[in-house]
Amino acid sequence: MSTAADGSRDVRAWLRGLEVFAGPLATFDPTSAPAEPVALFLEWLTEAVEARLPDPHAMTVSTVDEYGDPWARVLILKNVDTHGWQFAAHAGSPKGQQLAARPSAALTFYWPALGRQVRVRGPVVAESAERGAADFLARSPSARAEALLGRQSRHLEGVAERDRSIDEALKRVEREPGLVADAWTLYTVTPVAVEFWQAEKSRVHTRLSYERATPDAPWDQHLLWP
Ligand SMILES: Cc1cc2nc3c(=O)[nH]c(=O)nc-3n(C[C@H](O)[C@H](O)[C@H](O)COP(=O)(O)O)c2cc1C
Repeated sequence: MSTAADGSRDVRAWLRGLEVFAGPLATFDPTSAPAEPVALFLEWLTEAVEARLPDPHAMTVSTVDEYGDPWARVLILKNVDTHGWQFAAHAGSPKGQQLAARPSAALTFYWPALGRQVRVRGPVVAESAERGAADFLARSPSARAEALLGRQSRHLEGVAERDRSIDEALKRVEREPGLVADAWTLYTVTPVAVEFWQAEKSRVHTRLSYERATPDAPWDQHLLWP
Protein backbone atom coordinates (compact mmCIF):
# COMPACT_ATOMS: atom_id res chain seq x y z
CA MET A 1 0.00 0.00 0.00
CA SER A 2 1.26 3.52 -0.90
CA THR A 3 1.65 6.15 1.84
CA ALA A 4 1.50 9.92 1.32
CA ALA A 5 4.03 12.34 2.92
CA ASP A 6 1.66 12.95 5.90
CA GLY A 7 1.43 9.21 6.59
CA SER A 8 -2.10 8.86 5.19
CA ARG A 9 -2.94 6.28 2.58
CA ASP A 10 -2.06 7.55 -0.91
CA VAL A 11 -4.99 6.15 -2.84
CA ARG A 12 -4.00 7.90 -6.08
CA ALA A 13 -0.52 6.29 -6.09
CA TRP A 14 -1.98 2.93 -5.09
CA LEU A 15 -4.48 3.03 -7.98
CA ARG A 16 -1.81 4.14 -10.44
CA GLY A 17 0.27 1.10 -9.44
CA LEU A 18 -2.49 -1.41 -10.16
CA GLU A 19 -2.14 -3.37 -13.37
CA VAL A 20 -4.77 -3.20 -16.11
CA PHE A 21 -5.02 -5.47 -19.16
CA ALA A 22 -2.80 -8.06 -17.46
CA GLY A 23 -3.80 -10.52 -20.18
CA PRO A 24 -2.96 -12.62 -22.05
CA LEU A 25 -5.41 -10.55 -24.09
CA ALA A 26 -7.54 -11.72 -26.99
CA THR A 27 -6.89 -10.39 -30.47
CA PHE A 28 -9.32 -8.79 -32.91
CA ASP A 29 -9.01 -8.26 -36.65
CA PRO A 30 -11.80 -5.82 -37.61
CA THR A 31 -11.24 -6.46 -41.34
CA SER A 32 -12.74 -9.94 -40.94
CA ALA A 33 -15.69 -8.81 -38.76
CA PRO A 34 -19.17 -9.97 -39.84
CA ALA A 35 -21.60 -7.54 -41.48
CA GLU A 36 -23.88 -7.35 -38.46
CA PRO A 37 -23.04 -7.05 -34.78
CA VAL A 38 -25.01 -9.90 -33.17
CA ALA A 39 -22.78 -12.49 -34.86
CA LEU A 40 -19.63 -10.80 -33.56
CA PHE A 41 -21.16 -10.38 -30.08
CA LEU A 42 -21.93 -14.11 -29.96
CA GLU A 43 -18.34 -14.90 -31.02
CA TRP A 44 -16.96 -12.73 -28.22
CA LEU A 45 -19.44 -14.05 -25.64
CA THR A 46 -18.55 -17.63 -26.63
CA GLU A 47 -14.85 -16.87 -26.17
CA ALA A 48 -15.60 -15.32 -22.74
CA VAL A 49 -17.52 -18.47 -21.73
CA GLU A 50 -14.79 -20.77 -23.07
CA ALA A 51 -12.17 -18.74 -21.17
CA ARG A 52 -14.25 -19.50 -18.03
CA LEU A 53 -14.59 -15.83 -17.11
CA PRO A 54 -16.91 -15.29 -14.16
CA ASP A 55 -20.44 -14.10 -15.01
CA PRO A 56 -19.69 -13.63 -18.73
CA HIS A 57 -23.37 -12.82 -19.35
CA ALA A 58 -23.53 -10.02 -16.76
CA MET A 59 -23.85 -6.51 -18.19
CA THR A 60 -24.27 -2.99 -16.92
CA VAL A 61 -27.67 -1.63 -17.95
CA SER A 62 -27.88 2.17 -18.00
CA THR A 63 -31.11 4.15 -18.09
CA VAL A 64 -32.12 7.72 -17.31
CA ASP A 65 -34.69 8.94 -14.81
CA GLU A 66 -37.31 11.66 -15.21
CA TYR A 67 -34.72 14.37 -14.47
CA GLY A 68 -32.37 13.06 -17.18
CA ASP A 69 -30.01 11.69 -14.51
CA PRO A 70 -28.24 8.44 -15.40
CA TRP A 71 -28.66 5.22 -13.40
CA ALA A 72 -26.72 2.01 -13.98
CA ARG A 73 -26.84 -1.48 -12.54
CA VAL A 74 -25.66 -4.99 -13.44
CA LEU A 75 -28.22 -7.43 -14.86
CA ILE A 76 -28.01 -10.85 -16.47
CA LEU A 77 -28.43 -11.15 -20.24
CA LYS A 78 -31.44 -13.36 -21.00
CA ASN A 79 -31.13 -13.71 -24.76
CA VAL A 80 -29.64 -12.11 -27.84
CA ASP A 81 -30.81 -12.56 -31.41
CA THR A 82 -31.40 -10.47 -34.52
CA HIS A 83 -34.12 -8.53 -32.65
CA GLY A 84 -31.78 -7.44 -29.90
CA TRP A 85 -30.44 -7.98 -26.40
CA GLN A 86 -32.87 -9.04 -23.66
CA PHE A 87 -33.03 -8.67 -19.90
CA ALA A 88 -35.85 -9.15 -17.41
CA ALA A 89 -36.90 -6.95 -14.52
CA HIS A 90 -39.80 -5.94 -12.33
CA ALA A 91 -41.70 -3.09 -14.01
CA GLY A 92 -42.17 -1.45 -10.60
CA SER A 93 -38.43 -1.27 -9.87
CA PRO A 94 -36.59 2.01 -10.54
CA LYS A 95 -35.22 0.64 -13.83
CA GLY A 96 -38.70 -0.53 -14.86
CA GLN A 97 -40.21 2.88 -14.09
CA GLN A 98 -37.38 4.63 -15.91
CA LEU A 99 -37.86 2.42 -18.97
CA ALA A 100 -41.63 3.09 -18.96
CA ALA A 101 -40.98 6.84 -19.02
CA ARG A 102 -37.97 6.77 -21.34
CA PRO A 103 -37.68 3.45 -23.23
CA SER A 104 -34.01 3.64 -24.11
CA ALA A 105 -30.95 1.94 -22.63
CA ALA A 106 -27.22 1.38 -22.94
CA LEU A 107 -25.64 -2.02 -22.16
CA THR A 108 -21.97 -2.48 -21.30
CA PHE A 109 -20.19 -5.84 -21.20
CA TYR A 110 -16.60 -6.11 -19.94
CA TRP A 111 -14.51 -9.26 -20.11
CA PRO A 112 -11.32 -8.17 -18.30
CA ALA A 113 -9.10 -11.19 -18.93
CA LEU A 114 -9.66 -10.82 -22.68
CA GLY A 115 -9.41 -7.02 -22.62
CA ARG A 116 -12.77 -6.69 -24.36
CA GLN A 117 -15.70 -4.34 -23.94
CA VAL A 118 -18.95 -4.27 -25.92
CA ARG A 119 -21.36 -1.35 -25.75
CA VAL A 120 -24.92 -1.53 -27.08
CA ARG A 121 -27.41 1.37 -27.33
CA GLY A 122 -30.97 1.54 -28.55
CA PRO A 123 -34.68 1.86 -27.89
CA VAL A 124 -36.23 -0.62 -25.47
CA VAL A 125 -39.43 -2.58 -26.02
CA ALA A 126 -41.35 -4.33 -23.23
CA GLU A 127 -42.27 -7.79 -24.56
CA SER A 128 -45.73 -9.38 -24.18
CA ALA A 129 -47.09 -10.58 -20.83
CA GLU A 130 -46.79 -14.18 -22.13
CA ARG A 131 -43.06 -13.80 -22.78
CA GLY A 132 -42.59 -12.12 -19.39
CA ALA A 133 -44.47 -14.99 -17.72
CA ALA A 134 -42.32 -17.61 -19.49
CA ASP A 135 -39.17 -15.90 -18.25
CA PHE A 136 -40.61 -15.65 -14.74
CA LEU A 137 -41.53 -19.35 -14.58
CA ALA A 138 -37.99 -20.31 -15.70
CA ARG A 139 -36.54 -18.59 -12.61
CA SER A 140 -35.59 -20.50 -9.46
CA PRO A 141 -38.25 -20.64 -6.71
CA SER A 142 -36.30 -18.17 -4.53
CA ALA A 143 -35.83 -15.76 -7.45
CA ARG A 144 -39.59 -16.00 -8.15
CA ALA A 145 -40.35 -15.34 -4.48
CA GLU A 146 -38.18 -12.25 -4.47
CA ALA A 147 -39.80 -10.92 -7.64
CA LEU A 148 -43.30 -11.61 -6.28
CA LEU A 149 -42.64 -9.17 -3.44
CA GLY A 150 -42.20 -6.39 -5.99
CA ARG A 151 -40.41 -4.09 -3.55
CA GLN A 152 -37.03 -3.95 -5.21
CA SER A 153 -34.88 -0.96 -4.18
CA ARG A 154 -37.40 0.33 -1.60
CA HIS A 155 -36.13 1.07 1.93
CA LEU A 156 -36.10 -1.98 4.22
CA GLU A 157 -36.49 -1.83 8.03
CA GLY A 158 -34.18 -4.78 8.69
CA VAL A 159 -33.07 -8.15 7.39
CA ALA A 160 -35.61 -9.99 9.62
CA GLU A 161 -38.47 -8.25 7.76
CA ARG A 162 -36.88 -9.24 4.43
CA ASP A 163 -36.38 -12.86 5.43
CA ARG A 164 -39.93 -13.19 6.80
CA SER A 165 -41.45 -11.76 3.61
CA ILE A 166 -39.28 -13.94 1.35
CA ASP A 167 -40.20 -16.98 3.40
CA GLU A 168 -43.93 -16.26 2.98
CA ALA A 169 -43.52 -15.62 -0.75
CA LEU A 170 -41.53 -18.85 -1.13
CA LYS A 171 -44.33 -20.85 0.56
CA ARG A 172 -46.76 -19.22 -1.91
CA VAL A 173 -44.55 -20.24 -4.86
CA GLU A 174 -44.50 -23.82 -3.54
CA ARG A 175 -48.32 -23.84 -3.15
CA GLU A 176 -48.96 -22.19 -6.55
CA PRO A 177 -46.14 -23.22 -8.92
CA GLY A 178 -47.85 -21.52 -11.92
CA LEU A 179 -48.05 -18.15 -10.14
CA VAL A 180 -46.55 -15.24 -12.10
CA ALA A 181 -45.70 -11.73 -10.89
CA ASP A 182 -47.76 -9.55 -13.27
CA ALA A 183 -45.14 -6.84 -13.39
CA TRP A 184 -42.29 -9.20 -14.35
CA THR A 185 -41.23 -7.94 -17.77
CA LEU A 186 -38.88 -9.09 -20.50
CA TYR A 187 -37.27 -6.10 -22.19
CA THR A 188 -35.55 -6.06 -25.59
CA VAL A 189 -32.93 -3.45 -26.46
CA THR A 190 -33.16 -2.99 -30.24
CA PRO A 191 -29.63 -1.94 -31.13
CA VAL A 192 -28.87 1.17 -33.18
CA ALA A 193 -25.20 1.32 -32.08
CA VAL A 194 -22.90 -1.53 -31.04
CA GLU A 195 -19.21 -0.97 -30.36
CA PHE A 196 -16.53 -3.65 -29.98
CA TRP A 197 -13.40 -2.56 -28.12
CA GLN A 198 -10.29 -4.70 -27.97
CA ALA A 199 -7.51 -3.68 -25.60
CA GLU A 200 -3.90 -3.91 -26.77
CA LYS A 201 -0.91 -4.04 -24.41
CA SER A 202 0.54 -1.14 -26.41
CA ARG A 203 -2.57 0.91 -25.47
CA VAL A 204 -3.29 1.35 -29.19
CA HIS A 205 -6.71 -0.22 -28.81
CA THR A 206 -8.85 -1.47 -31.69
CA ARG A 207 -12.46 -0.24 -31.89
CA LEU A 208 -15.15 -1.21 -34.37
CA SER A 209 -18.53 0.51 -34.31
CA TYR A 210 -21.73 -0.68 -36.01
CA GLU A 211 -24.31 2.07 -36.43
CA ARG A 212 -27.68 2.42 -38.11
CA ALA A 213 -30.06 5.37 -38.15
CA THR A 214 -33.14 3.33 -37.16
CA PRO A 215 -33.73 -0.28 -36.10
CA ASP A 216 -34.83 -1.08 -39.70
CA ALA A 217 -31.87 0.52 -41.49
CA PRO A 218 -28.81 -1.46 -42.67
CA TRP A 219 -25.68 -1.43 -40.51
CA ASP A 220 -22.70 0.83 -41.24
CA GLN A 221 -19.28 -0.15 -39.87
CA HIS A 222 -16.65 2.36 -38.74
CA LEU A 223 -13.30 2.04 -37.04
CA LEU A 224 -12.98 4.49 -34.12
CA TRP A 225 -9.94 6.29 -32.79
CA PRO A 226 -8.76 4.68 -29.55
C1 LIG B 1 -24.02 -10.12 -11.34
C2 LIG B 1 -25.31 -9.43 -10.99
C3 LIG B 1 -26.49 -9.88 -11.57
C4 LIG B 1 -27.70 -9.24 -11.29
N1 LIG B 1 -28.82 -9.69 -11.94
C5 LIG B 1 -29.99 -9.06 -11.74
C6 LIG B 1 -31.14 -9.42 -12.51
O1 LIG B 1 -31.10 -10.30 -13.42
N2 LIG B 1 -32.32 -8.78 -12.26
C7 LIG B 1 -32.40 -7.77 -11.31
O2 LIG B 1 -33.49 -7.21 -11.14
N3 LIG B 1 -31.32 -7.38 -10.59
C8 LIG B 1 -30.11 -8.00 -10.78
N4 LIG B 1 -29.00 -7.60 -10.07
C9 LIG B 1 -29.15 -6.48 -9.10
C10 LIG B 1 -29.16 -5.15 -9.86
O3 LIG B 1 -27.83 -4.77 -10.19
C11 LIG B 1 -29.83 -3.99 -9.09
O4 LIG B 1 -29.23 -3.86 -7.82
C12 LIG B 1 -31.33 -4.19 -8.90
O5 LIG B 1 -31.94 -4.71 -10.07
C13 LIG B 1 -32.03 -2.87 -8.55
O6 LIG B 1 -31.87 -1.95 -9.62
P1 LIG B 1 -32.77 -0.62 -9.76
O7 LIG B 1 -32.96 -0.07 -8.37
O8 LIG B 1 -31.95 0.31 -10.59
O9 LIG B 1 -34.07 -0.99 -10.41
C14 LIG B 1 -27.76 -8.18 -10.35
C15 LIG B 1 -26.56 -7.73 -9.75
C16 LIG B 1 -25.36 -8.35 -10.07
C17 LIG B 1 -24.09 -7.83 -9.42
